[in-house]
Amino acid sequence: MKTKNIPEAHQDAFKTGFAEGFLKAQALTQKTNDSLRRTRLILFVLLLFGIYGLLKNPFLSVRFRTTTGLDSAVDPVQMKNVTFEHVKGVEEAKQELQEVVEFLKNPQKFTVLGGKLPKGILLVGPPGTGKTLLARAVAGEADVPFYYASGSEFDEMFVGVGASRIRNLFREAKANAPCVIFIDELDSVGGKRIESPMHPYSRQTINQLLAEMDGFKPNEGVIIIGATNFPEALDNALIRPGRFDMQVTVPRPDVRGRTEILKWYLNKIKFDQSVDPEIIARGTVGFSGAELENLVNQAALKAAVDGKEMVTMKELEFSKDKILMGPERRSVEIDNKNKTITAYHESGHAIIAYYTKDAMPINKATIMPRGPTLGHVSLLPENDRWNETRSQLLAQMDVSMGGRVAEELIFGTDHITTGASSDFDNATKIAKWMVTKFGMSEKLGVMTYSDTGKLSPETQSAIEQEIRILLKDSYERAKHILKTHAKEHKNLAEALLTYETLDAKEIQIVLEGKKLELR
Ligand SMILES: Nc1ncnc2c1ncn2[C@@H]1O[C@H](COP(=O)(O)OP(=O)(O)OP(=O)(O)O)[C@@H](O)[C@H]1O
Repeated sequence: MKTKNIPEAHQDAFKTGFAEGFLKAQALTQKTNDSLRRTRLILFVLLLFGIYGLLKNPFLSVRFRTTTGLDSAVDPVQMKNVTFEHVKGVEEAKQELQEVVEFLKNPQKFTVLGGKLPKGILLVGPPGTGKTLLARAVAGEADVPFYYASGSEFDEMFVGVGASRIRNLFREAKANAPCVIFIDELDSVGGKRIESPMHPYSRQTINQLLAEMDGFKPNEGVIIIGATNFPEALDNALIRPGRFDMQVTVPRPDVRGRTEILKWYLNKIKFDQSVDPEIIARGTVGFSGAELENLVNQAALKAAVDGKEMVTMKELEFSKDKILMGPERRSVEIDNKNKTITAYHESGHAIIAYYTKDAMPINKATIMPRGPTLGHVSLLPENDRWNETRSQLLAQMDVSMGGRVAEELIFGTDHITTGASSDFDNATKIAKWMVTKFGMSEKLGVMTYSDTGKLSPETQSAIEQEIRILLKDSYERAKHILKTHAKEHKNLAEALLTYETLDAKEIQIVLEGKKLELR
């Protein structure tokens, strides 16, 4: 190093100073690099901990799972606490499933004798009739694990995800056999639908399900129970022998079943001894088990809101009407004139029902607005009617006519209202069926006429004429009864105006000319 402006004598001191300065600077850079490296290492370790934490966190891990779909969780539920005792009113279905329970209890013993059980059982029935409950009861009775999956879980936009979920489910189940796999809404995974942009991989999922079902032996002890409301929508391959080849129907309960279900759920709440579940059962034709459970629950809520200690028939009737017709519209102010018309209209229906031999017995009449109606009369069949006679059908038509006839007789033709339109719908529907479906018209004979639009103009006009005659005769019969019982009609309408709602006994008291006790 040669520095021009520095005297010769100072050259050495300058060199030494420069070298020392250089070495110090080197040491400083080294320190900075070391600390940078340390920081990087700490950050890296923190990152590793972070990723581990994310995977451990259940919420995030579920999210991770659903996005990849390759690791869906399949946790069995032990169902010992649900047994056939908990499922009411579906005796045939329970009997059919009994042998499946025996099989699950001891699969080997069953197959040693050469017995062959179906791998798949299809429970078919309307919503809320207890299909899921039955499947749980099968697992509970046999005390084996229960794997629940809903068909819609397998419906995936991404390739292979639905199929891989099915694979996981079966792998888990096979490892824990004997067990029950339950697939609810089977039609949403195994439906006949054509592949659409919304379900591009549906075929793949069905194929995986079929492969899994074919892939285990009958004595492995895995029973697959599928449930559907639409069996006709299922892919044919699914219902072939060796797959879902046993069908068990789970229908809506009949009157006995409904009584049993109501008793079962009533026993879980406090109810008055005067409650008669059979009366409620008779008035709830078509209700499913789930709807009956809801009815009892709503009655219990109503009793609590009203500050009662027990549920009585009043709350049960109230919740039945609420489910059937919508909530009461107490806030609606109906003027006196309309209230009077409604009272005479509803009493008209009730009088015809009371004095017509083949009409259903009356359960209740009310002028309390509910849903879209201003009042109604409810009738109770003694039993579920599987078949109806000609005179029962005519009686139903006559009861429907009673409302309009009452308006006409009391207020005059100029003051009839629009309130009878659904009554006429009902009467016309019955008359039409009598002529075109039930072979109950002499003129048109014992023949059915399904597509009336395609018939000759003469036949169409003959059908129309017959329907008109049936309706006219019905109107006249109703008129005759209301004229004959004008006094009872008036008494009943006045009682309704005073009390708003009358039950069967109270209606009878009024019609027998006795005085109602003040409530
Ligand atoms: N037959 C029955 N006996 C007792 N309770 C019933 C019955 N049917 C339904 N329930 C009640 O209704 C609830 C719902 O029924 P469940 O889920 O089993 O019906 P589902 O037929 O599987 O309906 P979905 O087709 O809508 O899946 C049950 O958990 C049970 O509380």
